[in-house]
Amino acid sequence: MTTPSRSARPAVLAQNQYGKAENRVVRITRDGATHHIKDLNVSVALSGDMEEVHYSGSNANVLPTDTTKNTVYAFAKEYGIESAEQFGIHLARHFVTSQEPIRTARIRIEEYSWERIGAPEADPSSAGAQEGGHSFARKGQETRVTQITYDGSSWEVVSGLKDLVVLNSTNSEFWGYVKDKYTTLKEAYDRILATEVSGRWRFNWTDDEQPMPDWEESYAQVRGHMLQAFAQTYSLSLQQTLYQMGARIIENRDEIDEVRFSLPNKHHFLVDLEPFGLKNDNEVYFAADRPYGLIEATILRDGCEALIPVDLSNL
Ligand SMILES: O=c1[nH]c(=O)c2[nH]c(=O)[nH]c2[nH]1
Repeated sequence: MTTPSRSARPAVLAQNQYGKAENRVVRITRDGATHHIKDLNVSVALSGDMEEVHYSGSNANVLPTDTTKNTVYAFAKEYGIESAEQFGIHLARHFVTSQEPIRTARIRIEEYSWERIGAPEADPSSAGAQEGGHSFARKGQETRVTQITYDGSSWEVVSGLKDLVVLNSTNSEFWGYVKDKYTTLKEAYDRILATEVSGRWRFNWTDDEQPMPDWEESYAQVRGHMLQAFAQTYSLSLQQTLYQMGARIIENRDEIDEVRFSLPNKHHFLVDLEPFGLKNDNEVYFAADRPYGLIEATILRDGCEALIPVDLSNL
């Protein structure tokens, strides 16, 4: 069977592009104990002489989308990420100048901003103000929540937050766990620990006779203690970090008797750059969105009753 000439086609190929979308790359740059983070979502779209792959299936002009993904990670290591613009320009120029059939490269980048969680200070509510270290909170994400229940005589106030993403770029290990015939996870002695905090805390203010807490001050303080516990805990598991975050609140805030956390373990996998002759010295990570570990627990003031629902989405 002969391929029909182009003019004989009743259906002709119009605009087309291809590439790998949403490459989640996290680049850590270590300046002694002070780490810097760049967190991007990079989408590559290439176009050019791509008629044949569509008409006949010949891949002769096709740089695999998998290669475009690898290029994103390799460039993150080799050239670093100074800015999203600089990184995108570098990638686009590379694809167009190194591959004859590729005429246009469109690189779209979303950048997620992070701010530092401060070192220990007298006032934990100002966590974030102080520079330094390896602990970060993602900007502009958090939602504050509260639930008030009143039956005419007693009050229950449960407050909290959700969507607060935090990350430690060191001081996290995970090893010594159970291994069965399905276990493939490698023990980690220096990993990224990241989670999106969903937390609720229950106040022991229950009747109008008691002095009412200062809700604004309480929120700021609880948030500060929680973030500082996250930043300061040398973590052997997310479970241990969770307990520390809850315990710090119970120990420091007399108005709170119960804290519950739901913490997804937002996995960051080191990218294997060996095939490109590059050493990945804990610098370039693939930020996976699913599946994720989900670590949940309640921390109670000793002797108190657990009243916050197990499933925080019901609150
Ligand atoms: O902090 C962790 N806790 C786990 O229970 C767990 N399980 C796993 O695969 N990775 C991790 N990390």
